[in-house]
Amino acid sequence: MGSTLVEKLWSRHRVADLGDGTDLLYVDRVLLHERTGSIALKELAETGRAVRHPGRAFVCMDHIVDTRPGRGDDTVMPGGTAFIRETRAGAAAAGIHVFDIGQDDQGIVHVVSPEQGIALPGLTVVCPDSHTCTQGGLGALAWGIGSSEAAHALATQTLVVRRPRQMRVRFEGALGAGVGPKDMILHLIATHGADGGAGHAVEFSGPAVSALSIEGRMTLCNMAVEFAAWTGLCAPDAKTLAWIDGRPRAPKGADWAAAVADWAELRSDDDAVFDREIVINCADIAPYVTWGTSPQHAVPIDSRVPALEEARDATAATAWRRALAYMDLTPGQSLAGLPIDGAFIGSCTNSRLSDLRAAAEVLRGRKVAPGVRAICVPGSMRVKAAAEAEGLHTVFLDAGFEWRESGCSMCFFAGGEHFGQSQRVVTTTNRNFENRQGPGTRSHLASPTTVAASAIAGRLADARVQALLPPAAKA
Ligand SMILES: CC(C)[C@H](C(=O)O)[C@@H](O)C(=O)O
Ligand code: SF4
Repeated sequence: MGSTLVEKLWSRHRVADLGDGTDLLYVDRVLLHERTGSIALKELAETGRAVRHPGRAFVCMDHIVDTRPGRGDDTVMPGGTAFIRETRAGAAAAGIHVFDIGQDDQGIVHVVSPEQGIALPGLTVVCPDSHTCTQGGLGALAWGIGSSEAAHALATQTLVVRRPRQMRVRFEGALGAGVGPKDMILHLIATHGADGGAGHAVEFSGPAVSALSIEGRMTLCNMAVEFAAWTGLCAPDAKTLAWIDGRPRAPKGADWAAAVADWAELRSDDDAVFDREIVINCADIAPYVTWGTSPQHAVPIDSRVPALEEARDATAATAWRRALAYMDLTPGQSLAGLPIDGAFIGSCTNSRLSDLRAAAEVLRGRKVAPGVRAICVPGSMRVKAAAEAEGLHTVFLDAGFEWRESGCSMCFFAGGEHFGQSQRVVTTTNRNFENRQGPGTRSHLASPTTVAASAIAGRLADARVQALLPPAAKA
């Protein structure tokens, strides 16, 4: 019997079988950020343990940093500056590299790690952050951990991990115009539930995944955790190699040749057995938008808020009722056309260059509707520079978007900036829980294309229709 990709990566990293369904795994990379990584560094210092391999650990300043132009260490979050300075000092004491505020390489950890060549196919990558699974888009085995586990991983370069069940999600066929990886993952979660992947490592595969860019695969894997999966990943292929080649910390010369030969092994065998398989026909995927307060509360943008009778049971109906009250929506209401107050493009889900390009394609020559506050936060300063090199910032600024420095920003409310009480926001982020983007803020998750089209319309909008309108009509 063959092995799945995850089983192969697992056995490459297994140090010991602990006999109770858990294994001790070798950890190749430990990533930290100032919000939870700071706690790990502090714990380590307090217990007098050293970092085993400082060169295999990296810190990114991303979660609570200010993203407004001209920023320094000061943050909008009360007490945030102290957090940043303590993290910096802790990392320096431990000899760990920091991608810091003011540097060309700063950004969101899950964007920075792949673009630096830190996460690579076949490596185990951990970070005290639930969206570490994003990096599975490269074919790494990457998962989120807690701060204490991060301290343990820093001290020992190992972690105890429960063996996950194996799931494969195959996307058959091809995506239609205006439909992208964000719609694929929202479709999966809406169809199979926000708990659909619980206990599983999910391999995304099939022709539509092969056809995605590496950045698109990262979007797909980013929300594996919103599907309750332990992680998500895609087998590396020629596109992956091309994307990694030449990155600052990627292998070079003979090491590169050896890595490429090794990575060719990183695929599920044809006779591998998965505990569960889901097959999705891409012809069934439309641009998605959420109506409620869970990523599973998602529907095609040209449909309506579901009726309570459609809930799978009484508990779900109660959750729907509460979600609708929070979102100020009623069953049967159309989603397209719903007036919005804000539009946000950013986060580790959708803030890479391809995301900004997709949004700019819709925004070019058009203006954000009056009364809509629109913000774009590139995922890293490198993404920002690359976007500026091709003039995308002008497209965003001319349209009326704010063009920010990199960070998590308004993806989640950490006591800093937010859109405001009861504001309705269409957002490329991954979580729409109550108060996620600020007290009372109503978040509608969608793709960069849908967010851009909606910002122009001033309402939730279907880019497939919007893109057909002449620019002049939208100014
Ligand atoms: C603050 C951090 C621990 C958190 C996470 O784990 O995901 C954040 O990044 C988020 O997206 O909610
Ligand atoms: S961008 Fe948002 S989802 Fe991603 S790590 Fe930051 S806070 Fe979490």
